[in-house]
Amino acid sequence: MAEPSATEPERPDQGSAEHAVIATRGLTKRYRGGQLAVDGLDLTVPAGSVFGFLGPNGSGKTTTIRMLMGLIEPTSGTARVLGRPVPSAARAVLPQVGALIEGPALYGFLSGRDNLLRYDAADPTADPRTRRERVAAALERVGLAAAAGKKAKAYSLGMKQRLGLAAALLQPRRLLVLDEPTNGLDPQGMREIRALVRELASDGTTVFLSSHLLDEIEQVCTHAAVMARGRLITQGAVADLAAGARGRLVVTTPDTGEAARVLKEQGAGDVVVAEDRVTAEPPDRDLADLNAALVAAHVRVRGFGVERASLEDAFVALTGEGFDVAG
Ligand SMILES: Nc1ncnc2c1ncn2[C@@H]1O[C@H](COP(=O)(O)OP(=O)(O)OP(=O)(O)O)[C@@H](O)[C@H]1O
Repeated sequence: MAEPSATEPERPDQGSAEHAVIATRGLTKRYRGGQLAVDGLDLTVPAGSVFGFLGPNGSGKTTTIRMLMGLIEPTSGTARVLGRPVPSAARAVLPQVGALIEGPALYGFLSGRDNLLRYDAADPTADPRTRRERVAAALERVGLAAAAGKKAKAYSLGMKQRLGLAAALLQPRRLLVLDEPTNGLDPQGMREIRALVRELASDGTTVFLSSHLLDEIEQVCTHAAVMARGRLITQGAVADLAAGARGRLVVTTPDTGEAARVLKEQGAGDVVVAEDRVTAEPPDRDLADLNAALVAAHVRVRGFGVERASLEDAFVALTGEGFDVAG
């Protein structure tokens, strides 16, 4: 593993990627079988963000993470992690990165604590003198202090996932990379992991997490990138991505038929009536005029407003397809 790489000189990134914790340019992976898993990816993960890497199953998330962690070579393009090229500088970079990829590898017959002691002992950059202390602190951090002496095989899936996170936290990290950290967990386990991720991010650690769950990204992440079929669809602040999709106008009324007629007359598109609600694409004009038109037509309005667009609306608007994935 030569470093610095001859093809990728050591220099700070340019422009908006200057403070990026992860920056890829044209990153591409074609597997030997010919499958193009990642296609020309330009990803910019700002420092301090909780960055959601979102896409349906098979969209290339794990392949990207494996390239970022130096586990597989890209076919073409470049990737920088913490300002250094990977895979060429992976050995220098990775000690500053905590990773939880494809579930933690645990020894079921060892206790949670002993698993972490063993894991830390295998890390040549870890100081053996502080090992016990660091293991205890990591267990405390993920809420496993009380269960530390239990054999790992007796842990629930959520506890195993938390132990994996504890392993990623044995040393101070500038970046945490978590591949589908809530996959397979029940709703309570999901909530616990999400709360933990928020807490980890609150001390300034950048967190990069992949997920196929839109609402998870909306709940936890400040920024997101959306993948579909190996290509980047969009990236940016979650609030901006959702704002890019226009919310729907919602009128609640007992007079739905008349309301629908007035809304169409006023230029609203895609008018849909469901029970006592009429929803529509808002027309490009002052909504106060629309409300006045409804009232003038004697429509009894119980509620009138624009529903906030979700990331799902944004995805559908961007790709023209539903975010339909197997849970
Ligand atoms: N080792 C491999 N050899 C050949 N093709 C692969 C390999 N790994 C993944 N692929 C293919 O590459 C594409 C992207 O897979 P990848 O696992 O990166 O997607 P993903 O978004 O992480 O999905 P998932 O959440 O299901 O893991 C898929 O079509 C997959 O079948």
